[in-house]
Amino acid sequence: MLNEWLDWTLEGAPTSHRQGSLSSGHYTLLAPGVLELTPFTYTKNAQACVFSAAIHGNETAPVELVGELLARIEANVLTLGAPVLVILGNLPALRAGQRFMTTNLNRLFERSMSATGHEPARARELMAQVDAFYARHDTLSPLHYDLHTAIRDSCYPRFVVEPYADTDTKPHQWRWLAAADMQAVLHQRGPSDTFSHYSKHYHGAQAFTFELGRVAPFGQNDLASLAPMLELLSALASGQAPAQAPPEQMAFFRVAHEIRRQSEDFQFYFADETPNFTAFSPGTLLAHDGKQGDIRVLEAPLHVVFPNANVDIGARAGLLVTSSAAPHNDNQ
Ligand SMILES: O=C(O)CCC(=O)N[C@@H](CCC(=O)O)C(=O)O
Ligand SMILES: [Zn+2]
Repeated sequence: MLNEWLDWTLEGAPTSHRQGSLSSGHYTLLAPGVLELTPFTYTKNAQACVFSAAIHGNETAPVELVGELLARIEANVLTLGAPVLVILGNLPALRAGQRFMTTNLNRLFERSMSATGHEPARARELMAQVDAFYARHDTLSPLHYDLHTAIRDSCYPRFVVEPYADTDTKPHQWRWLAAADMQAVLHQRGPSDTFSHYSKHYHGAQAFTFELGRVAPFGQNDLASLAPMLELLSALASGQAPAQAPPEQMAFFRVAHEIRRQSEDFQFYFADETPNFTAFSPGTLLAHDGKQGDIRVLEAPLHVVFPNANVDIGARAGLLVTSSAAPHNDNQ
């Protein structure tokens, strides 16, 4: 049934089974693309886990990864030990194989957002589902892993973005991420209206945006490289302690500048295929914007992440990031 849920959701087929049993718990379909798994027995390590995928509709590897997790639970290879909210974000875009239909869903997760249309309505629905899920499990620590793939190659193919918020990331998260074979961490230095930022800002969740390789169609993803990530999701769903590895094996970066597109006349001067985290030396001319003029690297080398000239005016067109120290590793 759980695997069929993915197929039905992709096909847009109506489902009559809104609830059902699993060997180690039960499932409830709360809304299109929103599935809650509830264990019969909560372990002492159980956290309230939100795993979201397809917030961008052409990012299929996370959907396949979540499919593997559901298949393990359904086959009783994995015993559910924690509540899990599985979300497939932008369903029309997923069916169309597009990043979004009208606007980028991952810029709309803000409670006072007043925009109208498909993506704003879906953002409101998903915020309400996350609020209700964390309220139902308010004795458990909230956690949200928002799973993506990137538009381009990367010097670090698997990395996480740590959203900015008052809540500190717990040191064990770095050890879990290292064991899940994440290669880099990027700290945001200001609030953003992404889904992971929403859960961290409004709920104090341990939350990250994961970039799990490069965008590819269904069936063409390198799931072998995501096997350690599947182990992390499996450990969390079963309420067991995840594997750990030294955080120092990951590269740490922080955002130095955010490039915003301010006019129609906007272009980058480096090749479209330039991988994420490519370094540019001081003085390099990176971009031109009709309003801001030339955008150059100033005094220190900077790495470019998520460059995208085709964003809405006013939106983020790329991040300029700088190397930073690994967080202090205590044993919490
Ligand atoms: O590859 C790209 O340019 C974009 C990949 C992507 O969708 N990234 C997320 C990052 C969200 C964050 O900053 O936490 C996004 O842009 O929404
Ligand atoms: Zn994405």
